Amino acid sequence: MLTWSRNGEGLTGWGEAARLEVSGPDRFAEAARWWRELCAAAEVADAVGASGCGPVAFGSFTFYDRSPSEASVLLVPEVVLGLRADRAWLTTITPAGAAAGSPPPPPLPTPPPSPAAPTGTAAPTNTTNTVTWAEGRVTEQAYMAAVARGVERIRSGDAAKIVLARDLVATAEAPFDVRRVLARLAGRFPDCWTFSVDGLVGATPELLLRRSGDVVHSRVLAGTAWRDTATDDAAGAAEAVVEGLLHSAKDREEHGYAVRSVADALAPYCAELAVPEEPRALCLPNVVHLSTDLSGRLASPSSVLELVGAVHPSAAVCGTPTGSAERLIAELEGLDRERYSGPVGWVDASGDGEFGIALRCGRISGRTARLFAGCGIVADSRPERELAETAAKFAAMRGALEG
Ligand SMILES: C=C(O[C@H]1C=CC=C(C(=O)O)[C@@H]1O)C(=O)O
Repeated sequence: MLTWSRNGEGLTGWGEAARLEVSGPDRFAEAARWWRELCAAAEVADAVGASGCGPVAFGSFTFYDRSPSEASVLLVPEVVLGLRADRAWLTTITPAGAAAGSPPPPPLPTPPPSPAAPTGTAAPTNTTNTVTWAEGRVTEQAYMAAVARGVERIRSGDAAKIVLARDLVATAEAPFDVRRVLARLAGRFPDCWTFSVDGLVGATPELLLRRSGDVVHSRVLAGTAWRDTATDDAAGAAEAVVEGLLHSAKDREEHGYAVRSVADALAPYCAELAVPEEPRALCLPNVVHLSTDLSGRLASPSSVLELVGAVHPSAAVCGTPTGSAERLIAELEGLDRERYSGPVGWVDASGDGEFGIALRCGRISGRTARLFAGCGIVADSRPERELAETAAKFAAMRGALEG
């Protein structure tokens, strides 16, 4: 099942009418070309005529140009259900070469329940699935050692910021039911974009880019705090966490690099670009982030796929300067990031679409899931603190997998 939704609105797709697998530095441009040609050859009857209506492709791109185990994918479903405000629409897409209406679309399951209706009838009611957890390719010790080395390299001037991640592996008694995992994420994280594309499932708080006509938006996050329930005792602790974050020089530095990277990448495409000077706090159930919403008007039409290719990798997941940070991550992290921290979302035939950064997510395959989480590292970062931050970020997916 393919999904991109937030607060009960979004797109859900089933079946596979077409699929592109692509890798390399030109993967976004190749995906944009493939999608443009496919749409140009399609016969479209679109009675609704809004963003996300008509042919739609779901995309999930690797962080690096290439991943040893995963390609970037663009998937065109056979059936798409769209929900926005007071509108709902259903699109059917017949694969090229097949007679219209054949093969028949798959029986339509209940879409992932929105927070308003958290128990979908299609998902089994038995939620018990015992999950055991193991360290991934990057152990806790290895992660702290990588952060310590990253701090040394930053202090010696090799970069200003790098983002280092680690992984965690879940094994369950029975296969994970992706619909249930999505329903839990959507219910618990209404401010996040819940997604499922080719086995990558999560709820990201970070919108890399939305294009709607000539208007673009981006929600940039970097800088994180969380409530340590073991030591923080009373009410007021949550407010103190927010205040502490808003005044933390280290977090504001991390955040500033991320905002600048997106603003600099978007500026050449925009006739107008508004970049707020001060971040605000985005409070989620498990963490609080510094958050800045950018908005702009495009100077000329570019597909969301091309724009996403220009903005990725932002300093929220890579670092500053981009090239040095990417090399340092490859040297220090010891992880194949696969599609974690890459763009994930959808594009329609007009080039409108929404792509988030694949965060707070995991690669689900049968009874196993590999979860990823990372942190921005600057000169003042401390390894134990960053390890604790990854644990706070993992909590979203851990909880959704456990029930
Ligand atoms: C890289 C991740 O988060 C990014 C987004 C928000 C806050 C971040 C931070 O404070 O380090 C990261 O830049 C992740 O969740 O794996």
